[in-house]
Amino acid sequence: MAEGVSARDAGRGTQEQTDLTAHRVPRPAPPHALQLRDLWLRLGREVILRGVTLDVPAGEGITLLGENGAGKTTLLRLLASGLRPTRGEGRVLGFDLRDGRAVRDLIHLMPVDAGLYPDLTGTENLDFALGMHGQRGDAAGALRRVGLERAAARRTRFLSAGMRKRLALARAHLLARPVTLVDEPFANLDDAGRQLTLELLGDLAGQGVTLVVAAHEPDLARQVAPRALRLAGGKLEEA
Ligand SMILES: Nc1ncnc2c1ncn2[C@@H]1O[C@H](COP(=O)(O)OP(=O)(O)OP(=O)(O)O)[C@@H](O)[C@H]1O
Repeated sequence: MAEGVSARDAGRGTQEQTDLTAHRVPRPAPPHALQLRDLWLRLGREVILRGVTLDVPAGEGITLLGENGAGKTTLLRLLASGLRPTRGEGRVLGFDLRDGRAVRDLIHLMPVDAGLYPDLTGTENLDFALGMHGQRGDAAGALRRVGLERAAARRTRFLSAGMRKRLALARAHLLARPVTLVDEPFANLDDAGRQLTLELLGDLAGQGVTLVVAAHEPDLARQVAPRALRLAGGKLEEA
């Protein structure tokens, strides 16, 4: 990443910069969304990741597979700079994983439990997330899209697990961060909810967002994130 380019500018993509300079310099190669080099992670006594190396070009979709306890959630947290690697290097759109501020500006992690504020309403949760990224967006439209109009003024703690999942998906869709990590997006959803998830994640992929989808439903996840990787024994391999 060029010096002086903020994470937020990187998040908006390189189109504007490229257009301004197209007549003077060759168009730069798109940056890798994720670059991991021999990443190790120990939590307590357990070594969860044992030398993970990975290159993900910007815009590529990754389905992350692995048995219960394999380390998928842990890897997503590490990519979102919620955990520090014990050893090794990692970059998100050129920014070092240890640069938490820059990375958090570029990434959105939708956690398995949806990660919403229970005392905020649906609308307030969406508006808060937008504000954190200095973004504007149509919260009401996003709630309509996921069939949660009635949750707009309801505190999130009173929503069902599936409704919370839909709200979290609406938030991820609205934010459309350049790297979007989703942990078990199909869990707790009915058939219509799973279809909606495919549509919203498909929209993000269509916008050039790099998706990493941790899931136990490879056939569903690969529809929006075609490259499948499997975590086993702390190692990451093409599935
Ligand atoms: N804070 C922590 N401290 C110590 N160990 C942890 C911590 N968080 C997770 N682990 C351990 O890391 C391992 C990987 O857990 P993780 O939640 O990443 O697995 P997962 O692949 O997402 O599993 P699942 O499919 O069940 O969601 C587990 O053995 C878990 O006990």
